[in-house]
Amino acid sequence: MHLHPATDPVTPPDQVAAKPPTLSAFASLPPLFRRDLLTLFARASESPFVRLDYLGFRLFQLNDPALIREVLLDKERRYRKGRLMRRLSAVTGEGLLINDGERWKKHRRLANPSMSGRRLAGYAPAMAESARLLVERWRALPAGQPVDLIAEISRTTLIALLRTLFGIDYDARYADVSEVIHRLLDALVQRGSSLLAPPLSWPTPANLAFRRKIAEAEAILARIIDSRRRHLDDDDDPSDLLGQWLRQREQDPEHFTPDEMRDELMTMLIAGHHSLAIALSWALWEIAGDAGLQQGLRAEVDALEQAPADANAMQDLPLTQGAFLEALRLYPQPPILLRDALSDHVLGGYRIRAGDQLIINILAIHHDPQLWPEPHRFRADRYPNINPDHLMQAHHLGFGGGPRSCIGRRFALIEGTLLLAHLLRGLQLDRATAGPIEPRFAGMMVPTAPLLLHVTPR
Ligand code: HEM
Repeated sequence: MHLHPATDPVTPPDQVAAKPPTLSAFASLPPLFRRDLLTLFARASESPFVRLDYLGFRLFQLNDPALIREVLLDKERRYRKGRLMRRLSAVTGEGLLINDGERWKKHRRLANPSMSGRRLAGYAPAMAESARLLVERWRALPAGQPVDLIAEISRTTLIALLRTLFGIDYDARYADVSEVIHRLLDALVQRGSSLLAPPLSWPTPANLAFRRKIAEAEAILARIIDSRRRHLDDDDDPSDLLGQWLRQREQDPEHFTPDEMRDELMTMLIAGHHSLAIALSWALWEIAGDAGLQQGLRAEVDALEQAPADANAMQDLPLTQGAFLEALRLYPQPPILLRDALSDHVLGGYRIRAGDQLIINILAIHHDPQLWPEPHRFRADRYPNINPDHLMQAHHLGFGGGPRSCIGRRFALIEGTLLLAHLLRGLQLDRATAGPIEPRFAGMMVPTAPLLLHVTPR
C-alpha cells in the first residue's frame, strides 16, 4: 500500500483535470472495510484529499474540515448516504440512518418532536433512574469483582432507551436485547467489509446466519411494540416516541405505514444505545486511568446537592459533559461517515463523478494537532460553553454535521452526562487491567480487549 504525493497542484474549480494523491489498490485482497482500517485512515490522512482506487471503485477520503463541511452542509444535496452504509437496509429497511430525499424529510419530521427540548426534559428522570440503578448494582458487587464496561453500560443505555422512546420497562424478556443487537451489528460490519458482497437472497452460510440474526432482532421489536400497544389506553398523551406514533396511527392510519414505523423503530433501537454505550465505556476507561481527571470531575459532581435527577443539572456539569464529548473526540462512533456522489461535480478542485464514494475521515479531524492541541490527551476542559448544535463549527464531528447530523445528539449528551455524574458520585473507579487498550475498527471504534474496572463504593 503506497501513498503517492500529489504531483498536480489543486486547480481552480473550472479546470478539473487534477487528481488527488492516490493510495494504490491493496496488494492482497483483504475486504476493504475489515482489516486494520484505523491504520489506513491514519496513514492516508496526511493530505486533505486522498483517492483510493479499489477493484474499479473510485473512493475518496476527505481529511480536511473545509471539504467535509462542503459535503455535510453547504452542498449536501449533491450526495446521498454511501452504498456500503445502505447495506444497513437489510436490518433497518428505509429508516432515517440511510434513507434520502423526500422520505428522509418526512421521517425526520415525524421523529423530531420526540427529541424536542420538552420531551428530552421529560426523559431525563428515567435516564437518571437507570444511572441510579447501575450505581446500586455496582455498589452491591463483591469486593474485587471487575465490571465489564461495554456489557454493563449497554444494558443501562438499553433500559433508558426502552423507558424513554419505547415507553416500556426493562424486564427479563429484554435481557438478551443488547447481545442480539451487538451480534447483528458485528454481522453487518462483516457484510459491509466487502465491496462485492453476494445479495442477501443467495443462501450462502454467511447470509443464512445473518438472516437468522435479523429475525431475532425483528422478534424483539415485535415484542416491544406489542407490549407498548397493550398499555396505550392508559395514556392520553404518551411522552415516548413509540406511544406517540401508535396514537398517530390510530387517528390516521395513512400517516405512517406499519413498515415505515417498523423501519424507524429498528433504526432507533440500533442507533440509540450501542454507540452511546461504547462512547461512555471509553470515557469511564479514560477517567479510571487518570487520578487527576477523576478528582476534577468528582469535585464538579460532589458540588451538587444531590445526584442529578433531571436535565437542569446539565448547566452545572460542564466538565462532565466535556468528558463525554472528549471520549467521542478520541474515539468517534463511527470514525468515518460515507457518502456517494449523485452527480458529476468538482470538490476541492478535483473532478468527482456520479457514483464516486466519499469517506469522511472524522478520526483525522479529531486527531489533527492544528485543530486540537495535544490531540491524543484526554482533556475534559476543552468544551466550555459548547452548544451541541454547533459542534461541527468547533471541529467536533462526533454527531456528524449538517442536516443529517444525529437526531439523538441532545438525548445522548443528557444521558451520558447524567450517567457519568452518578457513577462518579457513587463510586471510585480504577482500571482492573494494566497497560493501554487500543481501539480497532468494527463499524464503531471498539476496544481490542475488554474494558474492565474495579468499582469501590464511596
Ligand atoms: C454517543 C451516542 C451517539 C453517537 C456518537 C451518534 C452518532 C451519529 C452520527 C455520527 C450520525 C450521522 C451519520 C451520518 O451522517 O451518516 C448519527 C445519525 C443518527 N443518529 Fe446518532 N449517535 C448517537 C446517539 C444516538 C441516539 C441516542 C439516537 C436515537 C435515540 C440516535 C439516532 C440517530 C439517527 C436516527 C440518525 C440519522 C439521522 C438522520 O440522518 O436524519 N443516535 N448519529
